[in-house]
Amino acid sequence: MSLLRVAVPNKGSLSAAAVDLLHEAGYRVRRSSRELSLVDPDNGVEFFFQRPRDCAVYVGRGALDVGITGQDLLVDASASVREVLRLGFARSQFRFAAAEDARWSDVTDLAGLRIATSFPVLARKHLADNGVSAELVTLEGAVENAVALGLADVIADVVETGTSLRNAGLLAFGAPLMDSEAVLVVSSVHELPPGKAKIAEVLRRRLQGVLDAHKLVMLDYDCPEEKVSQASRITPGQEGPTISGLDKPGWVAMRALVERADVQRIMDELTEIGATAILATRLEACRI
Ligand SMILES: Nc1ncnc2c1ncn2[C@@H]1O[C@H](COP(=O)(O)OP(=O)(O)OP(=O)(O)O)[C@@H](O)[C@H]1O
Ligand SMILES: O=P(O)(O)OC[C@H]1O[C@H](OP(=O)(O)OP(=O)(O)O)[C@H](O)[C@@H]1O
Ligand SMILES: [Mg+2]
Repeated sequence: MSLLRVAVPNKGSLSAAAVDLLHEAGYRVRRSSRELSLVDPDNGVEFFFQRPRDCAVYVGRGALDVGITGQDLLVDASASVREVLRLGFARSQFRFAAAEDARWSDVTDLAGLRIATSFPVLARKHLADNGVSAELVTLEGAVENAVALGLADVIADVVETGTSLRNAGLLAFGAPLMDSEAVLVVSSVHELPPGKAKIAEVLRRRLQGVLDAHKLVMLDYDCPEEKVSQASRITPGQEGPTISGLDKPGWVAMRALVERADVQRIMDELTEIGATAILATRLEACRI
């Protein structure tokens, strides 16, 4: 059966998180950054390591079957893909920004101005949607310098913390052009044959399982029998907590999955109703 061909970012903000996620999901990882492709026959896949922007191009044109890249890069590549999973990293917004004392506050103020960006298609589309005609200056990166250097009046760029903008004396304005995060996408140029579609679904499910495992912890605790219904309300788990016997009259052992973000509050509440030996354990992976 033919291998599923997967685009993986080889550099930049997306790369390390994408590779870690695939590794945690049980896929082979490359030993050196000079390896540009890697066959993982046990899992039916072949990975191709491409620049994040190029992942969108390869999958968007059907040369690779599935890939990991950013939503903003997909829009900029006008990629024909179907998003199958949001991956929760490389979260950013795409925004206009200008000098702190600039008078522009909305996309409709930008007619006739020079806008520097490394996402020209995304920027052009947003301007066109708003009926604005402006001059785009396309750059590879470090776009924030373009205003101080007199190359452009405004930039349109990726913003995460805003540190790069502040350091360059710029201020974002107007509504974000888009929110973006890393995603797993399947090419919609050709329909995948059934064998590859199955391997792609296993990949999606495994990545989902790792993401779910990151969000959850397993809580084990001992609970007085008369407090079981209160404890079940605090830790309802997926289908109700597991309750098992303890070699201590009047007590049971309880076990349930809880959200990692809530685990400290939940442990406090369990302690208050008299639970003891409360243990929180991280999950490696799961299917929920
Ligand atoms: N500082 C950041 N924080 C979060 N996400 C980011 C950040 N910078 C870039 N991204 C996201 O990472 C993806 C790749 O961005 P970009 O095209 O800038 O590549 P890169 O990782 O900077 O590599 P390079 O610019 O060297 O090609 C995009 O989806 C973008 O939204
Ligand atoms: O809001 P911040 O937290 O500062 O993050 C946003 C910055 O990060 C990215 O730059 P990157 O480091 O990828 O360099 P590049 O501009 O050369 O792509 C992006 O292009 C912004 O410049
Ligand atoms: Mg970058």
